[in-house]
Parts: sequence; C-alpha cells; structure tokens
Amino acid sequence: MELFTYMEDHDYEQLVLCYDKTSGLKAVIAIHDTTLGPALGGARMWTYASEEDAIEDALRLAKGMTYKNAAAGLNLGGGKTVIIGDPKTDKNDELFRALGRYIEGLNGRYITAEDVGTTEYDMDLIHLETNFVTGISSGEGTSGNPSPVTALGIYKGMKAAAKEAFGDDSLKDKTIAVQGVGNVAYTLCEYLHEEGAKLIVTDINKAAVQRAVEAFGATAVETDEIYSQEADIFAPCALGAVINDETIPQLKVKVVAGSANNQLKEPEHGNRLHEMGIVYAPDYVINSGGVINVADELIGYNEARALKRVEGIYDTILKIFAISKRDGIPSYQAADRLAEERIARVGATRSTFLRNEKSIISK
Ligand SMILES: NC(=O)c1ccc[n+]([C@@H]2O[C@H](COP(=O)([O-])OP(=O)(O)OC[C@H]3O[C@@H](n4cnc5c(N)ncnc54)[C@H](O)[C@@H]3O)[C@@H](O)[C@H]2O)c1
Ligand SMILES: CC(C)C[C@H](N)C(=O)O
Repeated sequence: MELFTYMEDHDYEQLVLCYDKTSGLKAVIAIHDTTLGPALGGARMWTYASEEDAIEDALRLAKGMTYKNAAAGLNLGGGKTVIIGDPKTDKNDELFRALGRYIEGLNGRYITAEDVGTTEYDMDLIHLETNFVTGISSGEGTSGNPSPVTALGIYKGMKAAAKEAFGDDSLKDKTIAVQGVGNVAYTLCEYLHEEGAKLIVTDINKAAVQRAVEAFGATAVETDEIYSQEADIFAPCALGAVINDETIPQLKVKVVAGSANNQLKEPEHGNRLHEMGIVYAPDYVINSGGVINVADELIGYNEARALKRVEGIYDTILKIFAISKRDGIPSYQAADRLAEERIARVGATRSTFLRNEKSIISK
C-alpha cells in the first residue's frame, strides 16, 4: 500500500507506529479526522497476518470512528489503535503502560477505550500513564465495559428498523436470527427475550450457544445456516463483511440490524439490500452506544445522561431512513451523508480565526 496516497485519498491526518522493546508492544495509532474534536476510538488487539494488515486495519477502523462519532452527535473525531499480538497470550502490564505513554505523547489528539481483545483492566493500566483513556473501571466518574450499553443501542436501533419495516416497533413474536452471542449479543438477547421475541442463535463457541439456549429458549443452528433462517430480522453480532455475494441470496429477513462493525463487504451490498427492500440499520450508527457511553466520561460520567443519549439511537436510525427516502439513496449512504454534513458544517464554523499562544498576535 502506498501509505501517503492512501492517506490523501481518504483524508487521514496522522499515523503513529509505537514500539517498546521491553514489553514487546507493537502498536499502530491512526487518527483520521479531528474536525469535531479529539479522535476517540478503541484499542484492538489482534494477531495480524502482517504489519501491513495491521496498519490497514487501524486506518480503516479510524475512519469508521470519524463517521460513528459524527453521526452520534459527539464532538469527537475518529481514531483507532491496533496492537499486534494475541490477546490470550501476548498481554503484559508494561505493554499497556507503554501504550499509555505513547497516547500521552499525542497530548489529547487521540483518546482510547476498549475494542476487540482489550478489557477494562487493560484500560486501567493505560490510565496509569495517561488521562486520555475511557472505559476504565476504577474511580469516580468512570463507565467501565461499554458492551452492555452497546447492546442497549442495538436494541433501540433494531426497534426503529422494525418500525420502518413492519410499521410497528414491537419485537414481540418477531423471529430474530443472531450471529455470535458474545459480550454485546448476549445482553441484546436479554432485551429481546424480555420483549417476547423468538431467538435463533449461532456461534463458533458452543458454550456461548448453550448459554443462550438455556437462558432464552433460543434455537441453535450451525454457523453457516444462520443466513437462510425463516426470520424477520438478522442481527450480525460477530464479524464484519457478512453481507456479501454469498449471503445476500440466502436472506429471507426484512431487517438487518446488529452490532458488528463493517457488515457490508462492499458498498454495492448495501445497494443490493436497498433494492431488495430489506431495511438495513447502518452498522456504525446502531452500534454507537458504547462510544456514546465512554465519551460521557470526558465530561464526568453521568449514567442517566449517557443512557438517554444511547436511547437516542432510535431517533437517529429513523432520521437516516427519512434521509434515505428523501434523497432516494440506500440507508448506508444516508448515514454517511448525515455524518459528512455535520463535519462540514462544524468545520466551516470553526474555520474563523481565533488567537492562540502561537499566533502572530499572541504577544
Ligand atoms: N463491545 C462493544 O461495545 C462493541 C461496540 C461496537 C461494535 N462492536 C462490534 O460488535 C461485534 C461483537 O462484539 P463483542 O464485544 O460482543 O465481541 P465478542 O468477541 O464478545 O463476541 C463475538 C462473538 O462472535 C462469535 N463468532 C466469531 N466468529 C463467528 C462466526 N464465524 N460465526 C458465529 N459466531 C462467531 C465469537 O465466538 C463471540 O462469541 C464485533 O464485531 C465488534 O467489533 C462491539
Ligand atoms: C470507543 C469504543 C467503545 C469503540 C467501540 N469498540 C466501537 O467500535 O464502537
């Protein structure tokens, strides 16, 4: 990949490589856009096949956070960290402390949180070295693990999508096929079960499936059977790129609404859902509950305020469907339009001159 060409094409600001010999830290911090404020995005730990894959993932995820934060109405830009390594075997305390020091060195341009492969404990270690971290567990005004709150946002967004598809936002007696019953989806299933939905679940982790079967009377299916279920809603809560050429022809649902990031393999797959009349709740909007929640820590965490904002995902999703109809575009494009218009408006407002300590008239 020609890095600077890629950064130019996708409007990136900064790419930072962090290495610490003692702890073995190898991390990439990508900052996409800080028009709205400091870049907030999680730190992912993953076994990348190559360093280039890690850099590409950091860049792609950072851009996703710019759009997620903008559409969520947060005054935050987009960034992401990826740590190269196996979260099961390669973690040590010094690794996260070293990362914390590199984040501190960015002087607030980037703020981190949990992502795939990292936990509250890891954030607490980062917090020993910097205040530019959220999702920490210790102390006053902290919010901890964002997953349960992400689940609340998915639940509210799914109800909005049901309203669009079925004319009524009730999920009672709706059949919902859930792919992956991990941290987010298990809590999501609790909400759905509580409302009287019928659940079909799959996971590569058989214990996770069994837990959902026992707790919610869910029907278990094999991983490759989840797409073709006779269901009303498909909730992808495991992997990205699951809406693709192979899976779309199998879908019998009227709604796709789940927590996974980057659900559409390519934009054209969003067009296909639109043409088929399948209501798609854009991934980065419906799964923004976690970031909305951790962002509240930056102003002194208030749980009631944070949850109220997360519940607002319902209205944001409806707004996106309204833009989609108004402009005759698929919902994923409507979400991008909402985010891009907000960044452009705020950017224009903030382009007027303000004196600061480095400006020519500061003395
Ligand atoms: N945790 C959050 O707050 C949050 C916020 C935004 C987005 N997301 C996204 O939501 C998704 C789920 O996050 P999570 O925190 O619940 O992760 P998790 O790892 O706890 O859960 C994912 C589950 O998917 C299962 N899985 C993996 N591959 C599978 C496959 N091929 N078929 C079926 N199941 C499979 C895993 O075994 C696991 O149980 C991820 O894509 C994540 O990026 C999470
Ligand atoms: C800041 C974090 C809570 C971000 C979260 N991992 C996401 O993808 O939205």
